Amino acid sequence: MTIMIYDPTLRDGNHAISHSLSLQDIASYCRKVDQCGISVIEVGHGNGLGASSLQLGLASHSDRALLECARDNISNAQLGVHMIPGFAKINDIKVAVDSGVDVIRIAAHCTEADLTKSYIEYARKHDKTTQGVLMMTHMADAATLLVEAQKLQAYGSNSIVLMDSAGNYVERDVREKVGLLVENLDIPVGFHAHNNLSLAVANSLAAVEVGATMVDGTLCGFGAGAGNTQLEVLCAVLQRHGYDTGVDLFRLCSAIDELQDLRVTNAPTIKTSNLISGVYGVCSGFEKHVARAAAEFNVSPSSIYEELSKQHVLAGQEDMIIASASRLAKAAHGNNGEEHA
Ligand SMILES: C[C@H](O)CC(=O)C(=O)O
Repeated sequence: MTIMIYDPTLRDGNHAISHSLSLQDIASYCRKVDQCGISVIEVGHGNGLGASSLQLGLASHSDRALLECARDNISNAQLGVHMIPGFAKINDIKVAVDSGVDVIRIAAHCTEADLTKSYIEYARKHDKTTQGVLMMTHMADAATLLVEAQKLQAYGSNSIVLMDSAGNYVERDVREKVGLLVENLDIPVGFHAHNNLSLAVANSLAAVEVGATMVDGTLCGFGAGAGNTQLEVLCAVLQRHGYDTGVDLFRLCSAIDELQDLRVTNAPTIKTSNLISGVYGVCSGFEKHVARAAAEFNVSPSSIYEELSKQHVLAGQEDMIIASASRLAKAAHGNNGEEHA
């Protein structure tokens, strides 16, 4: 069975370096990794199209510049892009279409698939492979995810991706949730993991074992928070289990060796703050924002994660981080932390 490998290193990894990927990084990465049999290389701001902002972090380059640079340096893999309605508008998808993307991921919080309809329809109308994505899927049970995924299917998605955005899943979650979707949808199902509990590769394998035919992996695991499923390890493990990924593992390893000067080969470690964030189920993309707020308000990152978890904060609600840190500082120090910062 062939498993499609989707590589969001140049998008999810952008979270890890505050969206500072340079055009040179993108060109070097694409030229090398394009030779290795990866199906899709995804590029952009960590939060996708239209997300570069003071609140989420300014990207070093516009969406158009990032995508055109990748397009010029990819000839085998498809070029992918992530978008979240609200951050991105139809006009942002138009930029992606004009820049020559092949695959458009339209992502919503796991109970808000309704928001994606017009965007999925637009992407399909422009003949783009369109993947409906549910984020933060640890926050909904399997039956709810199926209902939301059925909406994405009805709107015209070519496939569905479940994201474990917080790195909160253990294997039984994957088997239950991915398995239910595979059994009940008519389109392929994919899985995107984060490594907070050191389970990203195991969870991705579990997804494939229950029928997922697309898995995400990032080079050296480079991605938000504790990072993602480590691409090269994933390919090796799938190969050992007899799955065909189309990836030339040895070529991919040589590419990594040759890309040592790029920040994307700095494999993330699981810091205690990542572990706590995973256990609390907070979005991985929040890591840098939480670390900054903790320092500014003189409170611990774990207390912020606890607070965000209590408030069921969703991906994209980065504004809640400062508010939570300020509230905690007030409770702990009797002020908003300013005198202690
Ligand atoms: C916006 C998030 O970074 C998307 C993602 O990769 C995830 O939810 O995980």
